[in-house]
Amino acid sequence: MVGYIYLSYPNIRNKPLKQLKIMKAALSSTLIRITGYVLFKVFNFLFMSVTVNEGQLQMIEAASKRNIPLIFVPLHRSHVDYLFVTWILFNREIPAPIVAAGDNLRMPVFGTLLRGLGGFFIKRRLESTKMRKDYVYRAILQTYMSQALHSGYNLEFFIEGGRTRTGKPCLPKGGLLSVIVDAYLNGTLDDALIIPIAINYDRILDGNFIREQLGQKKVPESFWRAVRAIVNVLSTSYGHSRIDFGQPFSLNEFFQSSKLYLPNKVPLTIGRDLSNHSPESSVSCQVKNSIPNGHHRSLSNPNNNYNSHSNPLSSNENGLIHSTRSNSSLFGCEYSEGYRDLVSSLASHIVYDAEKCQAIMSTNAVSWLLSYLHREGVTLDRLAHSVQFLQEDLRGMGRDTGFSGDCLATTIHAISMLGRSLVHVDGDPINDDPKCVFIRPVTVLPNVIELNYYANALSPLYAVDSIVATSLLTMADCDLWSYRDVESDCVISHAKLVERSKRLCHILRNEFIYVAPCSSLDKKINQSINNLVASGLLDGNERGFRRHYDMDIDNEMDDEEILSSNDEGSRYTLCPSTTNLEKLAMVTRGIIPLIESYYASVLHLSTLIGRPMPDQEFITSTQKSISVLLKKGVLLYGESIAVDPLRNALKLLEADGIIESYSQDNLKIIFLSKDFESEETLWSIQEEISSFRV
Ligand SMILES: CCCCCCCCCCCCCCCC(=O)SCCNC(=O)CCNC(=O)[C@H](O)C(C)(C)COP(=O)(O)OP(=O)(O)OC[C@H]1O[C@@H](n2cnc3c(N)ncnc32)[C@H](O)[C@@H]1OP(=O)(O)O
Repeated sequence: MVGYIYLSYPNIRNKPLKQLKIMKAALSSTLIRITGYVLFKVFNFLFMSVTVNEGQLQMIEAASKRNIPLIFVPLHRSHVDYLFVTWILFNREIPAPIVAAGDNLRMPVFGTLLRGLGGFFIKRRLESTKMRKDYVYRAILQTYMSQALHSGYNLEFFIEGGRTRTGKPCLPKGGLLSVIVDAYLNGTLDDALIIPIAINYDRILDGNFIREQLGQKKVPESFWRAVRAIVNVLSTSYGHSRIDFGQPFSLNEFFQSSKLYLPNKVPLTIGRDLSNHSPESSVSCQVKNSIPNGHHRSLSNPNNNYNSHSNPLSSNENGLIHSTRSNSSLFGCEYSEGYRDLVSSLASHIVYDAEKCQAIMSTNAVSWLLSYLHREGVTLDRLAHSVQFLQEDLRGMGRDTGFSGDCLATTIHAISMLGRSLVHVDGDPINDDPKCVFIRPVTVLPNVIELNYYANALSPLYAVDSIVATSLLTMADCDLWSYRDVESDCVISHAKLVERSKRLCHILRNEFIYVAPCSSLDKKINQSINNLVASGLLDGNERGFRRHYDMDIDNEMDDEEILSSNDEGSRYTLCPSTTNLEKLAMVTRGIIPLIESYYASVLHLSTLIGRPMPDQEFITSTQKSISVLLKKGVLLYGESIAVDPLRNALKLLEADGIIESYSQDNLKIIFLSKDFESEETLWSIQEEISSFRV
């Protein structure tokens, strides 16, 4: 297959060719085979076990026989992720995918190696340097990917756009996915099977992200840094790891079954007058397929004709792809309004599904328990007991764990994996009586950020429960602990609890994907309330409240049933017992660090009055003020200083119109919107976030 590009401006013809050359993969089966052998030895040395569910593998094998390209979309924790995926697939003789790699990985030696193993390199930001869209690059990327899929290659990409720095999934990016949706909608791609993947580790090999979370500059990847990291890695044990493949779903089925609005594209004008455009954007680009040889499967389909009216890519009689693009959204194509929402929904769906199939490792469980249930420390036997309790709770939620068997042994293993920098141990866990060994989490900065990373694997599971519990606790005008094991006189209105929970869901919407896009958040909130009823914490009501203890959110109840079970007038009395209070406290504490970050951000907004500043400067100064507030005891959780939630808080404030922004010298300058440029108006925002502080 040849790669040549036709451009209307001959003097810039070479640039796209060069970009294509830089981008493309050069998949080599021999190289994969050799690397596979080396990796087998290395993984054997590094991990106590790498577990993949046989049933899931058979499912992927069956999927690969359907003659539809597979699109693997893993959540991204570590650089080992893509090694695992290709390694596993190759071992089962499933064609290795080409993998989208950020161009920061295009380093000497490694870059070439990755390319041979299927990596194709993409820019991590699509804007050109002058904050302008680079249409040529977008066209090349789109053509390359669509043609790869059209030719039957499997594809893999990391939809979060990078490794999670917090331990919980990042909100997805829509760029590469939009290329796929685009190819599907315009007929280039008949169908594809999307396979969400979650890979989890007792301990990640890539070190920790403390520097970045403290706002210190990211050290760029380099050959020598990578070599040092490898040596470091080879001298450590990383315990167990788990690879979980989610249920594949076809694009066809997604579009047909989803209640989402399927947009109609605005037909593109082929050969339109481009004279008003800059040379960069006025490119008609012919790219012959430059997909590497090998692993090729033909996907011929009689109906799969390029249509020059509705298709941004049209083929001429030589089989060349002809693309003429307007300068609007989605890599230059114009779409009706719902298009972005559609892609975003699909993206959320993938991340949601991947997170749901992620196995919880022992280190996740122990760090979660130490962070939110036993922060002051606990004996080893009680901690092991809590691990068992948590494991049962997870099973009840249909979640798998990367550990089983004796909880004491599991707990000791997790403690040793987390290491002394995260967990302080008084005594000898192996030889001493577990009742006499005292375990305490290290909650000082910066270590607590790393502990939080491991704990955060559980945050999405409990997100809605945490939000409902927080809303409930902050509505109760009594101290629940003082009412332990007696019925309190505190009455909570169902409608107000739902409303308040929804508000907090809105505030934290950049942190979690609460439900699959086709499900209802109201239902999930109601389910969480019903769980509180089931636990005995909420009791009865004054108007026809029906209990539904085992309500399954997706299947068993429809909206009407939920409304009838929890009608507007339902009210609950709080009946706190030691057990339900402990669980309530644990899930509530799971989001306190986030609420503290958001609270600190809104407190700091007053520094913007009459003084716009770069967002980065705002975040750094917020971090400084957080460390002061932590010292004063106003904030309690050191992990609230992490950069990610502070960035998300700014996103929320901008989306809600409280701050605005503009670009200047490649910096994003933020400033307060007119309506909020005073202490009084800011006070109301601070009040609201503060009202969720337990
Ligand atoms: C046996 C041996 C085994 C060995 C085996 C080894 C395997 C060896 C392989 C190596 C493999 C390494 C793998 C490393 C792992 C990484 O390097 S991860 C990092 C690289 N990967 C990614 O980032 C993938 C996910 N990212 C994306 O999809 C991002 O969108 C992009 C494409 C990078 C662009 O990001 P961005 O510039 O920040 O912009 P973004 O806001 O996303 O939007 C860009 C455009 O996308 C479109 N778009 C975005 N959202 C939407 C939407 N919702 N709807 C419609 N259009 C949308 C729009 O056109 C948008 O442009 P505008 O109209 O807004 O101007």
